[in-house]
Amino acid sequence: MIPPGLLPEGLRDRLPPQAEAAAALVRSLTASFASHGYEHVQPPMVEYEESLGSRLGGAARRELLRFTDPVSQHTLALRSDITGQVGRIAVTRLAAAHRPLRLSYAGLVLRVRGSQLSPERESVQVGAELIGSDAPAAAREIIALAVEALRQTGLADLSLDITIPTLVADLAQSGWPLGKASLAEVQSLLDGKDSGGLAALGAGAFEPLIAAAGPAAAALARLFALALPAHVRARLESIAALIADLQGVTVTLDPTERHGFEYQTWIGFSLFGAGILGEVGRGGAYAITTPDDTAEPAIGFSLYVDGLVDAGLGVTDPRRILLPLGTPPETGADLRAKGWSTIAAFNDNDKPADFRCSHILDGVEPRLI
Ligand SMILES: N[C@@H](Cc1c[nH]c[nH+]1)C(=O)O
Repeated sequence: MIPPGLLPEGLRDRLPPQAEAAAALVRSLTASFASHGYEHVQPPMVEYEESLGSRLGGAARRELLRFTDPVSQHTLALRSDITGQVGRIAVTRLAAAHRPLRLSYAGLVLRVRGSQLSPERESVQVGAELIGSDAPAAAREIIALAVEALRQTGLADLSLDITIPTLVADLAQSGWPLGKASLAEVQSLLDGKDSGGLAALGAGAFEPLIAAAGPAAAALARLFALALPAHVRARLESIAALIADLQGVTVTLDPTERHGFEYQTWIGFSLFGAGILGEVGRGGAYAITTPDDTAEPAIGFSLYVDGLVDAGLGVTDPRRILLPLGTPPETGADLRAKGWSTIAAFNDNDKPADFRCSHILDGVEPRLI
């Protein structure tokens, strides 16, 4: 017998005040997005596995919880990420909408396994996607929006880690010698920062990329010193310009980091902040496959609300007031209009503390307890 309060591993109930903080954070973040013209969409929790899976990168796809729909007998999956769903909406129902299209979303996602850093399997994602362009101006808008929205929640010490997921492939394509190694081998040697391994296989040309990681200005300077094809140089220049715009954010660059950026293209980024162990958000440029098999460029990000809640953000100080038995309804309405949360007593001996009230209505005036 499963004890009544027990939940499966990695799942939890949020209670007050954390559940309220989570709701307040979702409101604050979506309001920031709306103020920049991002309109809300609400995809369903569950979709056909085939269609959902095809729009997700490696890790998110492996993390899908799949099951057979007893009604249609189709394999369905619970979403592990919302970005792919927004992409699907953009190229189907909103295919005719003017570009760039600015969409936002908020909702629960579920993955089969938690990670070491965060054992939770269910989490709340809130995000914004700019569809129809992944040009430097789009990247600038999206990153500035993520930073502004996070700042509005009160998150301090923001830092941004930028990566260029397609860099190694682009360089190989432009003629940087892979030696005896395959592209995948070079990428995994770079993941392991294995200079010796690269040299041994004749792919030493890629070795300077290992040292070009760290604080962004120095890392970019190292990259600019290399023989880069013009389009890669242009991207690096747009990253440099974008960083120059960001005030008060610590920016680092790891040009070859790909882990977790399986579907992002020329730029990917993670966001971090004070008091949060893992990343607080992640985003980047990507391509959405359209029904006629062409690709539409997009760029966006998702923020992970649970980390913000765990860092103590979003907690408002609700002014809770106990209304003694017999308080006229208009008095309650008046107080609520002034921002109070009113709690109606059901008994004469109800005490403010029993309901976490800081005040009690004394005649017509709130009285501090
Ligand atoms: N949804 C992605 C991040 C992303 C949003 N848009 C583009 N990339 C994630 O959580 O990893």
